[in-house]
Amino acid sequence: MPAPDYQFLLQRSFAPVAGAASPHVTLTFAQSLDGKIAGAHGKQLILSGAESMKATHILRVKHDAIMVGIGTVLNDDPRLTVRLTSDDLPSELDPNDHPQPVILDSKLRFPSTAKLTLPASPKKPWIFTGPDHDPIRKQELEALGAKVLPLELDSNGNLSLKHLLAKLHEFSIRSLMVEGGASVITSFLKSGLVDSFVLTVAPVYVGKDGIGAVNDAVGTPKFVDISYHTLGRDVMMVAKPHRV
Ligand SMILES: NC(=O)C1=CN([C@@H]2O[C@H](COP(=O)(O)OP(=O)(O)OC[C@H]3O[C@@H](n4cnc5c(N)ncnc54)[C@H](O)[C@@H]3O)[C@@H](O)[C@H]2O)C=CC1
Ligand SMILES: Nc1nc(O)c(N)c(N[C@@H]2O[C@H](COP(=O)(O)O)[C@@H](O)[C@H]2O)n1
Repeated sequence: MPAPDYQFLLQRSFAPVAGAASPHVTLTFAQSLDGKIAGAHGKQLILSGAESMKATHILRVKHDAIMVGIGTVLNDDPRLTVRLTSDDLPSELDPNDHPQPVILDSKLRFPSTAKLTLPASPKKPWIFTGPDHDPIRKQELEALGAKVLPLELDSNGNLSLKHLLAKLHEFSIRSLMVEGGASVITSFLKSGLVDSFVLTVAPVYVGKDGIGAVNDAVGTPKFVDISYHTLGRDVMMVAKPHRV
């Protein structure tokens, strides 16, 4: 099998349009052939093969920030770092340039033992939370190096993605990679705030008890500028949601 060519990602721009007051948003995740992103009861699955996982890490190095929901932190305890070497990247990209981790955590359920707040974590997380969070918990998490940032709620009682993006822009974040999980993927697909969509499809079936990528009707998203890339045994779809 020929070695994959990653130019389709390395050369892609994830910069916002000129004058935008919000970062470029890339929604990306890995799913099975039956549309699942995790196993029964949310069991973390390594769906991506080595080649598409490398593509995910190229995306991480090309974005200023990386975001997951608190469900993913509690379930997967992710590091959200770049694990590449300089041999994997052109000279203008630095494998030590880790994205800023951002967490959506309405009720401050973020655990003190999370890898993201360990000394080995290169950047401590920014945790966005709701207006009625526990101020003592906020102090505890800030003592671990996290930044805790209150945010308004939307009409569904979730953290407002529009305000989140405006806040991140204020903090000089110009590109945001959203990795999941299911609730966050669904919210972003419904929001119309996604600029780039990057989906890894792995040739496996998880079965009916797995967690679907999308957990609520999102209408029929339409995509434009679609391309497909074979990465080992996986296929990566790169597209832009069509904005009407
Ligand atoms: N295969 C893949 O690429 C990935 C798989 N996963 C899987 O996803 C699962 C976790 O998914 P979920 O439980 O759905 O948790 P999640 O990671 O989507 O977090 C959801 C939580 O985020 C908070 N939140 C605040 N504002 C929100 C908003 N506007 N929209 C949505 N959520 C908001 C809420 O407290 C909500 O309960 C795990 O099983 C994990 O393994 C997670 C990331 C990537
Ligand atoms: N691209 C991709 N492929 C998979 O098969 C996955 N399970 C994920 N999961 C995401 O990566 C996070 C783990 O990141 P670290 O390796 O700990 O840095 C996990 O929480 C999901 O967001 N992604």
